[in-house]
Amino acid sequence: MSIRHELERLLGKFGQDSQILEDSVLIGCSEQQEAWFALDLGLNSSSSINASLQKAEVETALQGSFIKLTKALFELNVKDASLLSTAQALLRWHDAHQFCSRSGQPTKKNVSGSKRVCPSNNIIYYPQVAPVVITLVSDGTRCLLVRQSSFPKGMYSALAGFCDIGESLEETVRREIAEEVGLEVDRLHYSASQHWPFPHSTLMIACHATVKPGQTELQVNLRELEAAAWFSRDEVATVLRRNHPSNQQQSGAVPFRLPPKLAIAHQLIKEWVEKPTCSPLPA
Ligand SMILES: NC(=O)C1=CN([C@@H]2O[C@H](COP(=O)(O)OP(=O)(O)OC[C@H]3O[C@@H](n4cnc5c(N)ncnc54)[C@H](OP(=O)(O)O)[C@@H]3O)[C@@H](O)[C@H]2O)C=CC1
Ligand SMILES: [Mg+2]
Repeated sequence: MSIRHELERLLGKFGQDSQILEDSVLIGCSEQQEAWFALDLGLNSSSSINASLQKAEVETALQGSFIKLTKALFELNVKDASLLSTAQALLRWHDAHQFCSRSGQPTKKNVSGSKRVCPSNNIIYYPQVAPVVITLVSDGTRCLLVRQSSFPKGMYSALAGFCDIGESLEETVRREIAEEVGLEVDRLHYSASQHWPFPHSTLMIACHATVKPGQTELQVNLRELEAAAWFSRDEVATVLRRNHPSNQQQSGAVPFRLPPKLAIAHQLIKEWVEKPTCSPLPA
C-alpha cells in the first residue's frame, strides 16, 4: 500500500477528509531523498470536545502522544527540532495568510507550500521571517546578561532585538545595546544564526560585541528589561555546568540559569566561556 493510501486510510479512520492532504507543506527531505511533508490536522482547539476525542484516537492508533511544541523542541535532537520548528512556522504562516490583503479574495497555496498566490490579481505571498540580532556583550573579562519579565524564573540571556526596517545588522546591534543598557559597542563580530519559532518566525543572528574597558556602567531600560548585570567567566562556566539536567539544584531557591542548549543564546555564551582569546574584528 502506498504511503498516500495509508494516510488516506488513517485520515478516514479519524473522521478527516483525505482532501486535507492538499494542505500539507514540504519541510525537507531524508538522506535517501524522500520528501518530508507536514500537515495540520486542526486538533489544536482545546475547547472542542471532538478535538480532544480525536487526539486520543490518533494517539492510540499511532502509539504516540501529543506534547506541547515548546516542550518537544527542547527534547528532540537538533535535526528533528529544526524540522519541527520549520513545520510549525510554515503551517502557522499558511493559516494566517488565507486571504489577499489587496483584493480580500482567498489565496491559494502552491503544491510545496513555499508560497501563496491570489488568483484574482496574481500577487504572490512568501512566508515571512523577522530578523533579530542577539548579542553577547563583553568588556574583555565579564559578559553582560539580561532578564525580561517573560523569561522563566532565574533565567538570564544575551541581549536581543528586532531589526527595524532600513537598518543593517550592525546598526541594530548598536541601537539595541544603547537602548536597553546604555552602552556603546566598540567591536563586533558574527558568530552564527538560527531559526526561532517563538512567538513568531524569527531569524536569530548571533554576534559577540565588546565595549571599551572603563565604559561599562549600565543604564538598564526597565521598560524592556527586568534586570541586566555583568558576570565573570567563572560564574557563567559554573552555571553552564549546573544547567545540565543531572546537575540541577534540588533546593527550593530559584537558581540563576542560562537558556537551554537548543537556543542560540546558549551557544553564544558557551562560545564566550570556551574561547577567551577569540579576537573580534572591528565593526
Ligand atoms: N533563541 C534564543 O536564544 C533567544 C531568542 N530570543 C527571541 O528574540 C526575539 C526578540 O527579542 P526581544 O528582546 O523581545 O526584542 P526587542 O528588544 O526588539 O523588543 C521586543 C519589542 O520590539 C517590538 N517589535 C519590533 N518589531 C517586531 C516584530 N517583527 N515582532 C514582534 N515585536 C516587534 C515590539 O514592541 P511593541 O510591542 O512596542 O510593538 C516588541 O514588544 C524574541 O522573539 C525572543 O523570543 C530572545 C533571546 C534568546
Ligand atoms: Mg530586547
